Amino acid sequence: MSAVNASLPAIQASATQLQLEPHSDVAKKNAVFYRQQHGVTRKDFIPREDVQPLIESMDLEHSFMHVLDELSGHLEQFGEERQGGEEGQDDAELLDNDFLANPPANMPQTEEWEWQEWNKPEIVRFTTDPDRLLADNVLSQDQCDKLLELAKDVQPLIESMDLEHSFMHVLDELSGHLEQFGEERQGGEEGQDDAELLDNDFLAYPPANMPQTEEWEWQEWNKPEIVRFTTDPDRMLADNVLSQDQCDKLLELAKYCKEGDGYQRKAPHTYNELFEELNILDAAKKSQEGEVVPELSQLYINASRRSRDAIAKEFNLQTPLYFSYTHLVCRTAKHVVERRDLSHHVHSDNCILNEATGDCDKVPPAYTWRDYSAIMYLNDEFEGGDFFYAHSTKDLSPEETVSPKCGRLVAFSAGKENMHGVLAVTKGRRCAVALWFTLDPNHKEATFSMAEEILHEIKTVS
Ligand SMILES: O=C(O)CCC(=O)C(=O)O
Ligand SMILES: [Fe+2]
Repeated sequence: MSAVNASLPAIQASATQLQLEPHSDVAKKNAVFYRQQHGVTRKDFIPREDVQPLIESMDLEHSFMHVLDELSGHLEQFGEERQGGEEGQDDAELLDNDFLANPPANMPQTEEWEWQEWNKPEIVRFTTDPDRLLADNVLSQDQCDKLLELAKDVQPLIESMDLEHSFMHVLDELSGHLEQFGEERQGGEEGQDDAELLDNDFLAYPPANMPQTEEWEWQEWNKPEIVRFTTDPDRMLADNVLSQDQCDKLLELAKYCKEGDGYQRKAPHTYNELFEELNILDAAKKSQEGEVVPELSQLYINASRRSRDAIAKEFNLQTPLYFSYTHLVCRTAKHVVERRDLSHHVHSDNCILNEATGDCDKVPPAYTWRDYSAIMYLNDEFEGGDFFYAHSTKDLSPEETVSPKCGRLVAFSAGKENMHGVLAVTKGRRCAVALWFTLDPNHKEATFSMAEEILHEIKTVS
């Protein structure tokens, strides 16, 4: 069985390749080779789960091309209308006004002919504000309607382009695996009939509870000690998720945190603490710009993946768990004062609490798609700052507290069953990686894949 485990990434890479290119001879040959390996069962030969949303995105990609086609259709249509414009009128005359020409330094960047048949805008200049301008009639109602139509179609497609990037990254990775095992393939049995070997439901096994991270990536990591609460099946705690050395490195990265909460708010929870954060993509970009050693950003990514895998496994999830937002957060005590407030008020991560009624509504602006939350702690050199679960939506007092320390992971389902908060940090700086996850591929964090891609590029180049 160990031989099978050792090449599991390659087997899955091959299954994915076959899924993507079912008619390719190379894909079939690879599949046959792995199928023949001693100990390889159908259960092993399953396409990579993380690629599935990307494959779906390829369909969107096609629609994107379709919309572009349609767009040029619209332009052609306008073209015909242009042909039918008032005859005999002199273009030059039409253009010989100060609509386009004044001031000449301020040349319109669009070809002039594109505007000929359009409405003439009514331009209002404000003599009191020479640097302000207002124009009406720039688009006709029909043109507005068409652009609105287009905007509606294009939005999901633009989102899909993020997926597209990750897709290229995964393809790179797949070919890496296949090359790595290429030599083994040379030794495969010859002369066997590919069709015969593939003519079964070899690909059809459900990927239930698959760890989403390649096993080989974890070989060097500590084994976490996991504590499950039988009374609270939707809560878990794990120690030893990070080693002291890994915490120290992430604390090094935390020096690059910037004031704010990642949502453009400066003092989001209390004016008695400084709240700073660094999200996963900004960390990767800093490595790309040479400001942060890539090892630190890669560790940030790997540690986040490791928490995700531990949660998926412990909560026995049957479908993939996707990152929804990931950031490194530090809370620093500002003043030595008697504190009555909390570092983070009691809240749920996916609904909005109405303290008067005790209802927690899963409606915007709540992050309604968040299904699981986790906090991976990095240090304990501070005072206060315990995490706590509140009794309920009606009784917000602490029911159970957890003291942060390096390598401790707290995770829970993100709904109203887990109201939680943070006690005031009264001295020092408390740092942690906070992670939110979703089961909905549509809310997968595109920035996480982008960060992975950046790190992959850095490694490939160096
Ligand atoms: O840092 C912690 O212990 C919890 C933070 C939290 O609940 C949040 O950011 O939503
Ligand atoms: Fe929270």
